[in-house]
Amino acid sequence: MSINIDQVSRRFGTTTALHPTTLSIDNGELVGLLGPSGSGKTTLMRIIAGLEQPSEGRVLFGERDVTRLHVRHRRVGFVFQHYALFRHMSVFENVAFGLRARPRNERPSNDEIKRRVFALLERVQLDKLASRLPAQLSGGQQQRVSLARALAVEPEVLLMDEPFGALDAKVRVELRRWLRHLHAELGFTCVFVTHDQEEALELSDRVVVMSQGRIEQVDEPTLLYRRPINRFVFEFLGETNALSGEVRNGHLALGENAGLDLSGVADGPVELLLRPHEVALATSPSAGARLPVTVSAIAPVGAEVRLELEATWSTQPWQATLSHAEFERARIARGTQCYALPQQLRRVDEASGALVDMPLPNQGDDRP
Ligand SMILES: Nc1ncnc2c1ncn2[C@@H]1O[C@H](COP(=O)(O)OP(=O)(O)OP(=O)(O)O)[C@@H](O)[C@H]1O
Repeated sequence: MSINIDQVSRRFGTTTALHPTTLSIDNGELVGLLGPSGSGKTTLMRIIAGLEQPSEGRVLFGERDVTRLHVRHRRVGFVFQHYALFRHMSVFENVAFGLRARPRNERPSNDEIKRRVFALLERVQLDKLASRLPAQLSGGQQQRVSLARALAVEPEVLLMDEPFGALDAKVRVELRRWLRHLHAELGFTCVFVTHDQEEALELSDRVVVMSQGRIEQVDEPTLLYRRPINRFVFEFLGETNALSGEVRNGHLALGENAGLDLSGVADGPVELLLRPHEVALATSPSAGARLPVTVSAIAPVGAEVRLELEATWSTQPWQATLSHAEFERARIARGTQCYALPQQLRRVDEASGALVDMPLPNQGDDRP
């Protein structure tokens, strides 16, 4: 079922939780609503659910205008952060609940209910635990039961509010992978809320980034990460290194012994952003970039080594990430003094806040 949000807004007294917002979600799409606390994600999801009425605008499921339709008649399934399973019912009965609660003329036979519930429990790999009570399951298993219960009534749209928020990091990662597979198999339309960037980027077909009641950007995860449209999205999606100062005659002077050539950039204030993996380290400056740094911390994290770099030209330390092989080759230790070489630069356009790709400073032949 496709979903069309058409100029939907929501005010609570004098607070605008959601400014007029338009968003189309395709049939079978898995869409993550991502943003900091108070950005309007939950409000938008509750409006899709029918738990909240918009102040203005329309919500369409397919061609059908559901704006004034009660939540009970919208055919949406819910999964919440705290698995609200019925404690006194077995896993089987929890999943069967929605089917048994249907009016008599729509209710499947007992045999049919059993067949459907077991088919779903197999999908969520819990068929062997059908007779257990929720308290006899792990948090991750309980959340899988919640999902099976939500899917049992064959909702047109599945809505999930921080579905894995209460689980520990390792279980979250497992459940994400599992949910992606399940979604690929069953193809339900799904909207979920999260404030966890990694979760949004890993799970979603498209991510909706929100801030202060507005949509900032909607894109596929890889595009979103590579081409954030403004400073907010860039900073929200990952670690950020920033560099700012005044450009004069194509050069950004950063104190006595540091600077960057920015030929073609007009005189005036400039603000540049780059990611930790876009910083290379060298034993000498390049022709166009002289950014001396001192390595102040080293942390191996998974496949990469994260370095913290202190510099006289930046109030915040910079971050750089190297592969383990690069790290070995560079012979870096805490206290090592070297030079940061930007491999990619984006400028924040002062007027619009948009990010503009910049040509790199001349790296010259003296680059080691
Ligand atoms: N029922 C309400 N009454 C008054 N203000 C509300 C109500 N619901 C939400 N708000 C306000 O609307 C804004 C958006 O809230 P919303 O819950 O949608 O944000 P969120 O992005 O989901 O945040 P969180 O991640 O903390 O849940 C906030 O400023 C919030 O205080």
